[in-house]
Amino acid sequence: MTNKDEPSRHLQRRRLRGENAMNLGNLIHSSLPRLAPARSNSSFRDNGCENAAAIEARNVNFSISTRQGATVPILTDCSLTVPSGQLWMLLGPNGCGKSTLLRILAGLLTPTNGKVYVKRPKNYVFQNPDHQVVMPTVEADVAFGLGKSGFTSMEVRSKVLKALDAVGMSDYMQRPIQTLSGGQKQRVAIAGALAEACKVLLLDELTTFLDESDQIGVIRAVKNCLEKSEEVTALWVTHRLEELEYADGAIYMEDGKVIKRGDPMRIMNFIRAKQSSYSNQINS
Ligand SMILES: Nc1ncnc2c1ncn2[C@@H]1O[C@H](COP(=O)(O)OP(=O)(O)OP(=O)(O)O)[C@@H](O)[C@H]1O
Repeated sequence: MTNKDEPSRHLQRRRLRGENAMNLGNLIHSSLPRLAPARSNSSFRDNGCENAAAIEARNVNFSISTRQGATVPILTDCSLTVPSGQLWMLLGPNGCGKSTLLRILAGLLTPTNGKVYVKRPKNYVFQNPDHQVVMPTVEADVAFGLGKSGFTSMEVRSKVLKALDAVGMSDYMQRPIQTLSGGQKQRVAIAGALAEACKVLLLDELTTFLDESDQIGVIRAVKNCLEKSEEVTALWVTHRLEELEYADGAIYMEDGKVIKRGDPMRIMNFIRAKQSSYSNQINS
């Protein structure tokens, strides 16, 4: 894979966000309203055999070179599989390499070695809602990526409406972008990806800057997209443990490595056990 690896038109207008600080203590759990449950755990297959994989990484390594000429490993032998049509979450403490891995899957970074497969079209949605939307109205923004596609204006409008419907924003078609909340902007960005027939959504900590109602709106939008089209797959980077309730599978990273992957509740319990042992160490 190379850096020329097709960032979609939608992706080209996204700007890279700044890094933010988090640690294991930021892997928080609070209660969220319940949505339709994630697909049952029985449908989960760790090897992705049940559904064809939409995302696959095998022994991915990524290093950077310092000005002094030293090589610093960021990712070590990371492997994962996300079956088609499922929502998986990627968690781990600050700086463990989640965003780097997601950017490699998006084609924004080239792995030092290892293999990556991601079904196309794929789309990367950034953390900061204000980096997602660039056009003056919701309709224009969702239609942005369809500009050179040769569709008639009726076809573009119909695709925009369908995509906005999938994220629960069809009533906002004429709204000026600056009047939207952060979560609504995220949903418009996801609609833009869907309008371009995106098959894989790579979602980088979308709910970090959002309050609880916006947070639930974005999760609901992603779940709805997957329910409406079995062809859409999502990988969601988060540090909010409660969001695991809505996942079909989860991946937990530490220190540049994938430590665990599989059933989301098992991963949640694993992280909670780690947090509790961490607090015990601090309090002892
Ligand atoms: N261009 C770079 N130069 C130097 N170090 C980098 C670069 N990109 C990433 N890193 C380092 O790689 C590690 C992984 O970063 P990454 O942003 O992928 O972690 P993360 O798990 O997404 O963190 P967070 O949860 O805080 O967003 C960090 O230690 C980070 O400082």
